Amino acid sequence: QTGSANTNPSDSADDEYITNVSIGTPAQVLPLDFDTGSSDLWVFSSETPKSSASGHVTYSPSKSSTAKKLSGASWSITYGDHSSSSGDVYTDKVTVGGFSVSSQAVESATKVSTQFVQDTVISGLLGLGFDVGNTVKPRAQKTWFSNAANSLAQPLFTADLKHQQTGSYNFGFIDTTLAKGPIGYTPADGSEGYWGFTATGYSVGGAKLNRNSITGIADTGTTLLLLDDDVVNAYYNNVESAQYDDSQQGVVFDCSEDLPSFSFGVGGTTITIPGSLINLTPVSDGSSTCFGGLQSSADIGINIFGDVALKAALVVFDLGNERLGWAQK
Ligand SMILES: O=C([C@@H]1CCCNC1)N1CCCCC1
Repeated sequence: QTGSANTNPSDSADDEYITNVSIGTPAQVLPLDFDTGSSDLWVFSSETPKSSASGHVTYSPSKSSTAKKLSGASWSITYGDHSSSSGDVYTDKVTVGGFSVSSQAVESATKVSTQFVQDTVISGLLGLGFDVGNTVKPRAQKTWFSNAANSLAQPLFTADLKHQQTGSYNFGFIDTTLAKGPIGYTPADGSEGYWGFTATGYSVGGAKLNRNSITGIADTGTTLLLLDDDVVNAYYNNVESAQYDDSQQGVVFDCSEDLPSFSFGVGGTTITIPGSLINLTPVSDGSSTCFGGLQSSADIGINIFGDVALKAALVVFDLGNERLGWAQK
């Protein structure tokens, strides 16, 4: 068995990617942010304060004949960007891309932080990280993919995120036609709940890869490519107008600049992010100053290969072999 779901950028900056998920009986369709950097499936619901839920599609367990309250269970999560949410837990049927898990923990939000209140294009997150990262207490719950894995043709999924176009999350199979190059595999470290891996080196503008390894995570829920300052500086030293903008909390440059590419080695292959993907968006509508898709990870303490990097590749999240595959596209 397999599943295949389309995913779409939420806005002109590809800030996040929206994937529709069916929950309950009859189906309640919610737009969720699939997040390989976390392990909770949580939703805006009939239990979310009305003032917070305004503008969001919500899940009503009372309207689902297959919903069951998970007695005594609660959850609470705080993300790296200091956004947060918490609540109680139901189990219900959850279908993604035509594949159904009959009894999935659906975490209902009774509290959401302002970042989520304001982000009305999504109704929650679907975590695709490792189960160890799930926040439900007293007993951690499995992710949708973990519940699905044993029934899928192969215990893996792929992410094919695109700039301003429809992409896909495929479950149980690899559509190699989505890639231009071979898939390079490297071990994945799931001990922290994320998909951790090590790139063997990097280069700017098509130069030869150096041998400075970069350890980080593959995170579909993070917009940017966040790396160490020495890498960020090595890149922007090639961008004449680049400067750190305190108000923007990042490196900005003239939108007219022809940005160099950024490449990294992984699993014996090389992934090259075209400069065009690193020119993310004007800092404000109509501005000629643009915000960089590559920024510093110094404040976070972990390197994150977010959507800016993922858009350059077909990425295989292979749970069965505890490995990550990367192919140029
Ligand atoms: O909270 C996050 C991210 C936030 C954006 C969405 N993905 C999960 N973490 C990943 C990096 C280390 C800290 C935890």
